[in-house]
Amino acid sequence: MTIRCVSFNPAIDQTVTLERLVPGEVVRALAVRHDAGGKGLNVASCLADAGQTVELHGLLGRDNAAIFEQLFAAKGIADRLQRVTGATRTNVKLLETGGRTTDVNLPGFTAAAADAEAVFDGLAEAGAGELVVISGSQPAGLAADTSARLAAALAGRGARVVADLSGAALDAVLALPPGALPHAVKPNRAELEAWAGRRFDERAALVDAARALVARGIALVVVSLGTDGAAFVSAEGALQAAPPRLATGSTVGAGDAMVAGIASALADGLALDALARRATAFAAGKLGREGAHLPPAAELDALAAAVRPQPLDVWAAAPGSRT
Ligand SMILES: O=P(O)(O)OC[C@H]1O[C@](O)(CO)[C@@H](O)[C@@H]1O
Repeated sequence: MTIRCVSFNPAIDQTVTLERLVPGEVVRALAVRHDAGGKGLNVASCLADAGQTVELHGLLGRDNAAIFEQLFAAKGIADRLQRVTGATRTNVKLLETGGRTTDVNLPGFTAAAADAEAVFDGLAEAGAGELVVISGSQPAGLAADTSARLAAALAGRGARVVADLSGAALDAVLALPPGALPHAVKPNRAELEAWAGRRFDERAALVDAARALVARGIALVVVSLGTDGAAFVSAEGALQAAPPRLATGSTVGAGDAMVAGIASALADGLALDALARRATAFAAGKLGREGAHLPPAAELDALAAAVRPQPLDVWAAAPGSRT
């Protein structure tokens, strides 16, 4: 099966490594690197590493497309991105040697409604049962509900949408009527709190919010929890799983790797426990790697075998209620 990924707002991730970030002072960087990035692109990149046939849809600025095109050629990702006038944004990741990352995401090209329509048209062939992953922010110029409208159109044709959105785009997709909702969503805790309009001071509150979304008609709700891994909730059950070991280095793109693991597991029809293992293994496999790349299959399989999912209610009842 071909998995289609959508990235309305890709990015060149400029990772600047420095000893310590001191606001207001001159800081000399130790290293700098540039990676083609952005959420939908990172998902496609990880899926390609895992051997999946993948197409990338969305938008790309004409002025600095080369770094992206090199990645697509190297990984065999089918490039279905609409070219738009201007440059794709650069997102600065300030990575301190202690492991902390500060993200400064810059604006890039401005898109027109017609650009989004061209993306919709490019996805017209995605039909019943097919998987489409819609991730990341939208560029200036697009209506806040663009991703939600695309998700609804795809769901209307029976495609399974996996949505990793935040802010107004997440609000719009979660406000869709039951038949138009995505098959799966993967907010992180802060994104789910922003949508709910309150902090989840107790783990149980987060679990209730995830279960409520499943009750509304989303088949799979995954809430990423940083070092606590993620909560996986579906009609089949509710689990929490964390990486077997935590690597140091940039965490940028670990959530995207998890989304790739979810999509890959859905493509293979895995049950919830195996899906949680694979998604967690993909995220753990990406950690410690520069850019959105996964280790070889044998390492991913070993990581998945070492993941120990536990009932979500056990995690929710454990002390240290806020992760
Ligand atoms: O689309 P957003 O939400 O601005 O996020 C983009 C950033 O997120 C990442 O995809 C990591 O999740 C980076 O590669 C990119 O810079």
